[in-house]
Amino acid sequence: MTTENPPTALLEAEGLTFLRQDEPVFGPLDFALCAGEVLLVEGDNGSGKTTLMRVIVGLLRADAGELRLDGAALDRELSRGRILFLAHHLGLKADLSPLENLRVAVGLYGCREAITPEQALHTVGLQGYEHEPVRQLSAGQKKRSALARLLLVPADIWLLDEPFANLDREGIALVNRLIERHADAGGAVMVTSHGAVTFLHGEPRRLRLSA
Ligand SMILES: Nc1ncnc2c1ncn2[C@@H]1O[C@H](COP(=O)(O)OP(=O)(O)OP(=O)(O)O)[C@@H](O)[C@H]1O
Repeated sequence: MTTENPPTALLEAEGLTFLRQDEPVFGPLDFALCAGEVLLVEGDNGSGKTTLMRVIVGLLRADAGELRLDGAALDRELSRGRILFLAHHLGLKADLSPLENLRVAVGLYGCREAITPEQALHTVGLQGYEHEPVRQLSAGQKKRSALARLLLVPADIWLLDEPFANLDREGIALVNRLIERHADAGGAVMVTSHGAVTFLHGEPRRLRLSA
């Protein structure tokens, strides 16, 4: 008889609840995110998708419940180098170029092997814009500049808040490729989107938040 081990959850939530003025924004929520998985977080405007990601990365504190990383209680120290959050606000310094922004990110969070900031910018289609101040880039180019961090900074769990916003068709395809490659390499992705998400390997799992 062969026994298959169940997939190990990288990230788990149990009874996770967040309140504002004593009213639940979300929860209690239970979910698990395993290596190789993509979890699509769905819900109407204001249903708490961004709030959930901010709680996971420790920018907000949950009112109840638990978050675990590899089975241990999650804190900011533990999430360092493991969880990468691409927020709706991209966290780019407007006066710096895409290349300078990436160098700052690498200085803070480290760099994957066998890739340079220049190569990452090329992959996201920003060749020729490496040295432009970010403030002079279009909205889609800014988004691409932030996406380049995914290629460079080491992390096995990606939290992507509206990664398709402002991107053209080719940019949307690029994000889908990055997500798929990351999952195929054993990473895990939690993604919010109001738009179409198309993965070559079928439907992602879904977590629905209700407003
Ligand atoms: N800084 C804040 N102060 C007070 N309330 C907030 C704050 N940020 C968000 N909220 C409220 O929390 C709720 C959840 O917001 P959140 O941004 O998580 O929703 P969302 O699902 O990401 O929405 P969208 O689809 O519009 O991006 C909303 O009712 C929102 O008004």
